[in-house]
Amino acid sequence: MNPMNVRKAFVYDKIINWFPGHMAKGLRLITEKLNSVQVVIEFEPIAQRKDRLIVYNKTDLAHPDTEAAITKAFREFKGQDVVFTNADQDVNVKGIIKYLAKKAKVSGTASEKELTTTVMVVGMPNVGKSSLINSLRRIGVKKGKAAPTGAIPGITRTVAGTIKVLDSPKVYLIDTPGVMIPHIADPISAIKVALTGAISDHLSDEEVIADYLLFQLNQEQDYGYLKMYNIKEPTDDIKVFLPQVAKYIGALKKGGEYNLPAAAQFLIKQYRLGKLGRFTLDDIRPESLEEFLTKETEDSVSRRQQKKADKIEDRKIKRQIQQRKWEEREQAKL
Ligand SMILES: Nc1nc2c(ncn2[C@@H]2O[C@H](COP(=O)(O)OP(=O)(O)OP(=O)(O)O)[C@@H](O)[C@H]2O)c(=O)[nH]1
Repeated sequence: MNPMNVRKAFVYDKIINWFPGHMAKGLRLITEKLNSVQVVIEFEPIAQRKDRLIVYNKTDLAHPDTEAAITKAFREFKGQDVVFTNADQDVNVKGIIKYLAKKAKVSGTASEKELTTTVMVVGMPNVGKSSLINSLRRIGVKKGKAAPTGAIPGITRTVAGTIKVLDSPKVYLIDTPGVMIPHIADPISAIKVALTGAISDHLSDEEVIADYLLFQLNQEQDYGYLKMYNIKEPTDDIKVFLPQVAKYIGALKKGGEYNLPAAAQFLIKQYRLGKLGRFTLDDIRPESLEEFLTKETEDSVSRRQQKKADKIEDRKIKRQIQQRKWEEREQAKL
């Protein structure tokens, strides 16, 4: 097996083993709080039962075709609109405030004689949940960053554990931005997740991630990196590419050898800042989006069916226990 593939498989193992423990707490919080909120803002489809608003943030970093492709697919297969935001620049955040205000009027709960709606924001680490919350506050209540819990009582946090994002009607975000476990089906999905910054970089193998990034750059035939890093010709070989980047940024080890992990880290950072161009790692061809969105519906249906089957089974067991108890009592009477 190619040594890079062995490393890819290793990254996958590390990530797969790391995620459950780290995400379990976040997921527990989501599940516990889900019943007490009216709206969920999701950075990726996750919660099925609530009113949800799906937000694709960091739209400035995505391939320019992404917005139209995803909008079309969601309308067609889900009958639902999605919002594309740049939370750092408050792009399209007003639309979310409007949506939440409308929800508060329709499905808000009465509190302090006013309609109130509570919202939860869920998504993978680093997708921009905190940035979106801060942006919602900037737009909704003209306030800056949400202060740490309890720091500014009264004005910013009129309800403990919540962050106010709109005054009238009242809209609160619950103060537990939830993290979620993405579906990591294979090594490449794991590497994509790592490339977006959802996993601490030290956990993944930076050179493997950089290898995948180089593949993406070449796939898009985006050879801007040649000029950027003073490289003569395109290459698919990370072992050829990284030393040239290391040379360009002057990353050397003590003995004068090129520091390849540092070059890989530099590249990944450049990618996340959008300096290498706009990329969408997932497949956004219509047929792939159809498969993804219809699978989500099927999964949710099969989860609902499973729950129903579990309930029926529970009832059956309870009836059997009651029957046995009754029989024992009747037996005892004889
Ligand atoms: N280019 C770009 N960067 C963004 C955008 N939104 C957030 N960021 C940046 O992405 C990084 C992560 O944002 P956070 O808001 O901390 O992400 P998070 O989802 O709260 O992360 P966790 O707390 O780890 O779960 C920060 O450096 C933000 O400045 C965006 O729309 N575009």
